[in-house]
Amino acid sequence: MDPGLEADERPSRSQRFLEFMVFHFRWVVVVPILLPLSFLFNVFFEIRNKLIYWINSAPNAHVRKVNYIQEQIKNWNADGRRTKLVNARPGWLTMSFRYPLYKTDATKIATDRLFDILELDLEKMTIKAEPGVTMGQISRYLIPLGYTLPVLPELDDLTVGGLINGCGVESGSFKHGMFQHICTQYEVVTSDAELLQVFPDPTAKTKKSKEANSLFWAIPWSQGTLVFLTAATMKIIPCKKYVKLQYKKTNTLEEMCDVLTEDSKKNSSFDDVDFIEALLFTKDKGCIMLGEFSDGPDTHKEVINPIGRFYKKWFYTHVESIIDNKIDKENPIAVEYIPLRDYYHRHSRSIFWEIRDIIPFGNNVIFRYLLGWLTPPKISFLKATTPSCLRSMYDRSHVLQDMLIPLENLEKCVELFHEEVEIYPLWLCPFHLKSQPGLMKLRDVASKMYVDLGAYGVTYKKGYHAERTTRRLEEHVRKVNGFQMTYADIYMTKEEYEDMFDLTLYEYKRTAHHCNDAFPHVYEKVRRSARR
Ligand SMILES: Cc1cc2nc3c(=O)[nH]c(=O)nc-3n(C[C@H](O)[C@H](O)[C@H](O)COP(=O)(O)OP(=O)(O)OC[C@H]3O[C@@H](n4cnc5c(N)ncnc54)[C@H](O)[C@@H]3O)c2cc1C
Ligand SMILES: NC(=O)C1=CN([C@@H]2O[C@H](COP(=O)(O)OP(=O)(O)OC[C@H]3O[C@@H](n4cnc5c(N)ncnc54)[C@H](OP(=O)(O)O)[C@@H]3O)[C@@H](O)[C@H]2O)C=CC1
Ligand SMILES: CC(C)=CCC[C@@H](C)[C@H]1CC[C@@]2(C)C3=C(CC[C@]12C)[C@@]1(C)CC[C@H](O)C(C)(C)[C@@H]1CC3
Repeated sequence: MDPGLEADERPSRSQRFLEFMVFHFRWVVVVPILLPLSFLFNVFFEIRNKLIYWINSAPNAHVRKVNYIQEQIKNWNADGRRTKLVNARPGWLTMSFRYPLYKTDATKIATDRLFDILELDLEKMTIKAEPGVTMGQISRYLIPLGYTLPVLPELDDLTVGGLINGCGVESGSFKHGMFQHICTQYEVVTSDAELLQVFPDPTAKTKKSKEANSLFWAIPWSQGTLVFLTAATMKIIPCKKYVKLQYKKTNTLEEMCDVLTEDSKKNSSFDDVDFIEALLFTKDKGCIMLGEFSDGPDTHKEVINPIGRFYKKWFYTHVESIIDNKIDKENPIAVEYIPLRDYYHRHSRSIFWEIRDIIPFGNNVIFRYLLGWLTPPKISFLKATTPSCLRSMYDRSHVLQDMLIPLENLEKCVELFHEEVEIYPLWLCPFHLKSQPGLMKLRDVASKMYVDLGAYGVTYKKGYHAERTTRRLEEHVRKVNGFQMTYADIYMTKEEYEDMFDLTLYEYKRTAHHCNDAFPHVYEKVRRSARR
């Protein structure tokens, strides 16, 4: 690892003053410029998608776009495979804080032109989409038809390709697993320019027949270092118009861990709960939310709350006000009916809780009624306009980490996060992990309930140091057989990374599909020093 990625010296007074001003007055650029631009971009893209859908041009265009990708790779082969291959998607568009450095001298393959939904198959109950299709696009297309993805991560701009080659979880994951687990087939192009369809074959018995499709298991988490994904087929399930959401308050960390464990395990095999997530507002004060698909309220007393409307409060502040004001000993559970799409994208408008630093008055009722309809700003536009002084401030004091750990270790891990970074709210999202071949293979059991512990925000903790603190967190996560999400800063050494992820199948497939001289190694893409 490169030493001194995050320098130890304190910034000068003038630098701190500049950072303070830019941090507190970022809204001066965001509100009058980025909000209208984001709004216009969204309207334009929505109209474009509707047109493509009406004229049904996506499947034909797909063939042309994949041919072009194969053509690019053939040329690169003919040229002697002299550079490494990466996706052309520019760094400012991706859902992470960092810009990739490994793309600078690499050959960029045009997977970024693939952003259309290709096919809905109601017999097989699947949807086929290009890798650049976003979660916002899928929910807008599927929900009005009465279907949804079993796992539909919250932020509108997350892409199918990123969630497969990286990873994805959300509140349906306690039942359906991660995003990779809802995929049934990948269409990929190899470094030899071959177009392959890869899928698991439950009937495969012989080594040869298993071998034919074992690439399927190696792709998730591989960060585009085995093949280029050109389409993915995902399972869909029927859905209803609303989510009946129950809010339960927890008063101690122990209670949170016990109830979350009980709820996740009890409900993972039953149909009456479809979503589980929890938020911790302090180490002890938390809220567990259990959701269920619903046709609407059963009684007049129950309320519909369209939390996605522009004038509504940011979701996490709404949750806190519910547990503070509506829950007591007599009413231990509060219930609301939320329109399904509003529920899925509940954290989009407030970018989880990151927006509070960017538009500090964004949750004020006057702002919401006047300009709320323009929010949220597009994350990619924010990223492209983040000045360097703000980036160095984020480097020193802003934590963006998701640690995936066995649910039984949650209490210890929250305590460690409290000691090391003390950022609230903390996001807790249980997910069911089946041991399958590949990078995320479990060592000790066939399946286990895990939980994603997400910390996003500024830390004021004395002694916080991005590299040293993260390394301590990473060490703990490795010890409990956990995984670190790869969009975040990873400070592990290669040996430590190999200890966390099972690279056996991955390395085998790299050799079998001639990847070693074609793609960077996955570690070369995820380590902190590979990103700016
Ligand atoms: C020197 C060396 C040689 C290797 N040779 C091979 C080899 O010849 N073939 C090979 O596949 N791996 C090979 N590997 C990879 C390695 O053996 C396994 O991928 C790794 O041990 C994972 O095993 P597993 O128990 O997770 O998979 P297992 O469940 O034992 O499965 C073995 C293989 O079949 C695939 N598989 C499992 N279930 C299905 C299914 N339903 N449909 C389709 N495929 C499925 C897996 O991806 C895996 O590749 C080799 C590794 C090394 C280091
Ligand atoms: N709820 C959740 O689960 C959330 C998840 N995230 C994280 O955000 C990331 C997704 O962001 P997004 O902007 O969509 O994706 P990115 O552009 O960040 O891509 C993520 C990785 O996937 C690779 N990749 C993307 N498309 C393809 C493709 N067609 N073929 C091969 N490889 C590909 C990229 O390769 P390359 O480096 O060459 O571009 C990159 O390494 C994931 O890593 C996810 O874990 C973030 C927020 C929430
Ligand atoms: C598993 C789950 C739910 C992960 C959620 C991760 C999000 C909270 C992350 C992903 C991308 C992310 C790091 C980002 C940012 C905040 C946290 C985000 C949204 C922001 C918007 C913070 C402000 C920054 O100036 C900048 C605009 C660069 C980034 C962009 C990416």
